[in-house]
Amino acid sequence: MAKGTMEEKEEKPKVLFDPDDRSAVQVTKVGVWEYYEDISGTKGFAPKISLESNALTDLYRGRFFIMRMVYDIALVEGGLFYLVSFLLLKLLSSFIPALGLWYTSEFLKMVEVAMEERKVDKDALFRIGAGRVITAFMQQVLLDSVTFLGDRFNRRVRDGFALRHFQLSARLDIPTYHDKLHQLHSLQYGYRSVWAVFETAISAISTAVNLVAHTAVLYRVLNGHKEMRFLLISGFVHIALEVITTIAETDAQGVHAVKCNHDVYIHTRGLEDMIQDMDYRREIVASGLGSFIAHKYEQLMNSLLGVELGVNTRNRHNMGWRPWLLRFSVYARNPVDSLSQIYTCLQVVDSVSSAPFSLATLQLVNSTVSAISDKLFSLRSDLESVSERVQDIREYYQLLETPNKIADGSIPFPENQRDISQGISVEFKNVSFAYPHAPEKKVLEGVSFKIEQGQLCVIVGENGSGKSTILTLMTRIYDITEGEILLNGIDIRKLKLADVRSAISVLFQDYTLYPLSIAQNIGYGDIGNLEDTEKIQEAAKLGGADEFIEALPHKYGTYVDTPVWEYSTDSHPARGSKFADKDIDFSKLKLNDRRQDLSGGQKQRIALSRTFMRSIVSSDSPVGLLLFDEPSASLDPKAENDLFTRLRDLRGSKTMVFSSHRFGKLTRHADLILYISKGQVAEAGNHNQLLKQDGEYAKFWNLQVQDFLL
Ligand SMILES: Nc1ncnc2c1ncn2[C@@H]1O[C@H](COP(=O)(O)OP(=O)(O)OP(=O)(O)O)[C@@H](O)[C@H]1O
Repeated sequence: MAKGTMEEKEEKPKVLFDPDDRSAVQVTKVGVWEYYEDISGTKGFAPKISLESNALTDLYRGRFFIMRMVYDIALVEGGLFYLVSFLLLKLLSSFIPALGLWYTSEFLKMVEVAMEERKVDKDALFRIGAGRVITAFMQQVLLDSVTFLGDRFNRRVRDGFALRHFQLSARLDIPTYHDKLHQLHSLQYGYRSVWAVFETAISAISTAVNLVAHTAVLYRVLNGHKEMRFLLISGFVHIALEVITTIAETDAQGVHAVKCNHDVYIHTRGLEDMIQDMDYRREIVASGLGSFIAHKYEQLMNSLLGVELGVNTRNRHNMGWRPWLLRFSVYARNPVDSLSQIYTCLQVVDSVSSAPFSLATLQLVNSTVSAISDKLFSLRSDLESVSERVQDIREYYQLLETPNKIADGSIPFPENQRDISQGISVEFKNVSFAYPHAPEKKVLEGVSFKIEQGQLCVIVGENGSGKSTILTLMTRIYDITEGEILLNGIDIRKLKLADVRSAISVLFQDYTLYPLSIAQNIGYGDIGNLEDTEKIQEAAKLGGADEFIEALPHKYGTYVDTPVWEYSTDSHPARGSKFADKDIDFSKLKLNDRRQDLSGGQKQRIALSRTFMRSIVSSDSPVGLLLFDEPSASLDPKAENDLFTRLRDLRGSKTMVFSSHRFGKLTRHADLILYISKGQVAEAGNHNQLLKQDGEYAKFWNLQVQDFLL
């Protein structure tokens, strides 16, 4: 089924949308927005933002995605059972209203006969009465069953698709994730749309069945009543006019792009973000900006009073012939109705004997025509809403298949697992690199060096010289622009990514602690031993974290950042802490008490413990290369010295690479020191060699020694 999506994914050459070309692009300013619309009729533009006019085309184009969605829905836990039952119930319930209408007409006929002839066929009356009761009962039962089943089915579908979304987010590498971030966020709505699309599609099918059923009832009633043709035709003309009205009202041309250059509006949106987003709160509070922002916001909003702020791509512009059509259809509806009524009335009068049709038939025709009209409208709106949401589904599936930018290699690494304890050699051959989002800025240029197996290498240099980037590239988070990186002599791009990642342990300068407990934060360093408390405690000791963790009230169960927030009316500003006029003290509940703020140094020790957990605690650790980017930035000098000594002692013969400003005694033990300047290796050698060279490293070293002496 997935193959069907291929045609959708082919990239077409782009057509330039030139906003300055007034013959092709119309710009309309409404409120704070500028709407750009293609008026040249050029083929190949992206779909308009308003999709209503293309409902059927979009549905057709998205057919593979809808089919795939239904297929995937059937694959969720218990999905096939729910799918079949839901469909059957919906179809069944779509016949019932027409059946109800039929029974009603039969009943009216019977009443008419009873009034004229003063007698009644009791059996038939009972049959019809029972039929009416049963259909009404069935209708309610079916409605309840559809709701009951739908709720459960919806939950399964939502959970199934949420899981896929999670798996997708977990699978993507950094460059791809960065690129798709926006889509991934909106995709959350995409997978939520799955149920809505499915339900509306089923509802469209059942409406179509309902239409057929009503038409069948109409045919059955009118068979033999030629006199009523005019009434019928006028009914359908009425429907057609209503359809035209809606088309004229909603099928305005959509726009291709909207732009906002309104500085005041942008300012207000910025202030809203600043106030709502936790990230800005510290700065705002520290600079005492709160009340100023509130005042400013009020001022700006006042100046925007009455200005249209929302984006409205419907009923936009270029109405052209539409207003006229709209007026015509509105004006024409009533005369058409009246004419048909007059004509029908004349027919009754002209009729020599009795009226050519009964009042019951007349009533049935009227209600069936109006039911058909209603159904037509709901079918149209169902189709439109499915077609609108098909965009989400299409995007969802395209994103699910997004390949990672960092292509996997095929060679297992290391070829001999026992080699790993001897360390991994790393060689950069003429490596140049620019970050994918700033391709014009070369961060590394022509970098070459070799770290032999088991060596200790320290990378030093000024801020921004490229030290962290070198470490990052060793883990292949990004691919280099030029040159080669070899691990044990093999191009890193040819190696299996999962193997490379498990053979390397890295502690980033801007490490993050996960929103999990301290134990889990450390344990995730070695997922094979995630639950092993002893190993976690050992790692914490090596990372210098055990003492402060033990002193915390919840020890290893403490959260640095809780993923779940517990509430009381106290923390709900709208309600305050008063309940039934009493002040409530929630302190005994100890809400959010497992959360604890930690200092920068404490956090760094936890991150270090995670690294120890990963690379050193297990004797069978698959790690052969340890990378540390400024591991001691938040540690005091003693802790720093202890750490370096411990790391040197514990690494065995594994390769270890540090990037550091404050290298202390570390560089004296290094087999290789790389002095990086402006993305290039300026000096390379061991401590004594570089001191002899009396270059930048020597200057750096002497500065640090002086600092130490002073
Ligand atoms: N993700 C990124 N995207 C774009 N540019 C980046 C990114 N990370 C770093 N840079 C840029 O690359 C250059 C080198 O940065 P890098 O972090 O490697 O330097 P560094 O030597 O480790 O610096 P520091 O000593 O301050 O940690 C800098 O100019 C930086 O702005």
